[in-house]
Formats: sequence, structure tokens, C-alpha cells
Amino acid sequence: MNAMLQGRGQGDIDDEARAGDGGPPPLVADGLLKVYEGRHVLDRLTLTLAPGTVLGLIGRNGAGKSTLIRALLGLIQPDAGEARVWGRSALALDDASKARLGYVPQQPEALAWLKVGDMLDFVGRFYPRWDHDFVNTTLERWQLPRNRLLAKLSPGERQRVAIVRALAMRPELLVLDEPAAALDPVARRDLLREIATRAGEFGTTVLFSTHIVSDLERVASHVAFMHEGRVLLHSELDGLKERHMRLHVPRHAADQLVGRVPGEVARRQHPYGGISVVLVREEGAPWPSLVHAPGVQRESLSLEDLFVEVAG
Ligand SMILES: Nc1ncnc2c1ncn2[C@@H]1O[C@H](COP(=O)(O)OP(=O)(O)OP(=O)(O)O)[C@@H](O)[C@H]1O
Repeated sequence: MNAMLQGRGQGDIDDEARAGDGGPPPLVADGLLKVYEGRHVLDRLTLTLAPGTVLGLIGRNGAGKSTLIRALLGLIQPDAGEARVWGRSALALDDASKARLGYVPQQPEALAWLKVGDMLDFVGRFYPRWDHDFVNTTLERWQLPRNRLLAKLSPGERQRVAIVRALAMRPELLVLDEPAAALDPVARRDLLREIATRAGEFGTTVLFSTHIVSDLERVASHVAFMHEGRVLLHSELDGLKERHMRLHVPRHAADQLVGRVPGEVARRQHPYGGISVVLVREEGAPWPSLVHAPGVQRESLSLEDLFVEVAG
């Protein structure tokens, strides 16, 4: 079993430094606690999303991703801690801030009694930067007829409409809860491309949750691994793999280890004796001496391996 090592702080990024000088960060979770039926679904979670970041939030089913997103946007009230959007309490967002924020929930339900086109026309009136051309082009490309009732759409079609709606308002902050889950490959690729374009050309800040590691690798600038209500690792994607390594430590060397290895993030006991340990180091910092010990084998990790190690 994976020996999860808790208490490593909330990641390896200095949140203050990430916020930069351009005003308050778009999203901050400050010690969020949410308890459902005695379970700490958010366990005093702290996370900052810097402007222009595309953060992929990854975690197993039930890790708390949707709950975190809902708390960050003020859709649920935490039991302790605070969520802030551009420096304001998420629970008291003004209309001007809401107009800068696009959200695609995991299961979009809104205004189901309207037709696709009517809903988008209606919603568009509230957003000064509404992009009619984008709506028309994307509805056509994604084969979403304007005259279909939202209630009659498949889950994937409903999700596509929700994505069109969130992107058409040209948000400065875009939050998507598992947007690709119900999408076909064409829509998924379009969405990823759109996210990359928005971030690259317009500096849109994006938070999206996903289980699909390859999607994350394609568009995210940063990744946060969530497990049991905590962020276990929050890092820039570039260089993340180079800063992690799995070591296979034979029994004779493992028996001599006392306590944690510097930089240890996960440990597994091998059935035949010996252990494997996942290590992280700061950029440019040396690996601990164990890496060079006799009989110790090194292995580099894919992002998926790392996810399984950290959240497995
Ligand atoms: N309103 C609620 N009442 C009780 N329990 C809840 C409620 N909302 C969420 N939970 C529980 O909190 C845990 C986290 O749920 P959440 O939806 O945030 O996970 P997730 O990481 O988004 O999962 P998935 O990847 O499956 O969508 C789950 O065990 C869920 O059952």
C-alpha cells in the first residue's frame, strides 16, 4: 500500500510569490474546511491561483474537487476558512465580478425549459462582452441546434452548451468542473484548444478539474493533486517530472533507513522486502545521498505515475 505522507504543506509553490503584483489573485482558498456527515471533504485546504495560470486540478473520485470548486465560487459555504475571488469573499461577489467569471459545472442544469438559442440569447444580454460570433460558430461546429430544448439534450450536449455559454462571455476567470468528461473527442480537442488560446492570447486564468492526465498535460501550466480534501502537490507542470524520481531501495539499504528520506512524498513496501520511495527536490537542488547508494535503482515518473503515487 502506498504510505501517504501527510503534512508536507500545501505544495511547493510560494503562494504569495505566485500572486504577483497585478492585484489580488483571481482565486484563493484560505484554510477551507467543509465537513459532510463527519467527513472532512475539504480539510483546511489552501490554494492560490495566480493570474494567467491554467491550473489542472486532479484527484480521484471523491477527493473533493467539485466541493473545492463550489466553495471557491461561493456556491457553498465552508465550515471554516474563506474563499476569495479577486480579493473579495466568494460569498459576497458583486455583479461586476460575476460578469468576469465563467463557470461550467459538472452537471449543468440551468434554464432547462428554454431552447438552446433562446437561453444563450437571454444570458448574453447580461454580459457586455458577449461574443455572438463565437456562439454561432461553435453551435454549428458542435452540431447544437438552436431550437432544441435544453431539457432534451444529452449530458454531453448539455455540457457543450454550458461551455459555449461560459466562453461566450469572454471571462477573465474560467472555472470548469470536469468539462471533458462527457465530451466526444472533437469537442474535447476544441475545448482544450480554446482554453489554450484564451490563456495564451488573452491571459485568461483557468481552473479545471479532470481525471484525464493527457488533457492536463496538453493545456495546464500548473497542476494541483488533490487527495482526501487536501492539496498534496501544487506545482508548475514544466520541470515537475524532472524534479521527481522513484527509487527502488533493496531490503539491506531499506533496513538502514531511519525516518523519512529528504524530499520523500510517497513510500511503498515491496512484497519481497525493500521499498520504493518517491522523492521531490527543489529545482536545481541535489538529490539526497540515498539516490547514489549501492543497489538503489532510479526511475523517472510520468505525470500519471506521479498522480497514482501521490493519490493512489
Ligand atoms: N452535499 C453533500 N452531502 C454529503 N456529502 C457530499 C456532498 N457533496 C459532496 N459530498 C461528498 O464529498 C466527497 C467529495 O465529493 P466531490 O464531488 O467534491 O468529489 P470529486 O473529487 O469532485 O469527485 P469526482 O471526481 O467523482 O467528481 C464525496 O465523498 C461526496 O460524496
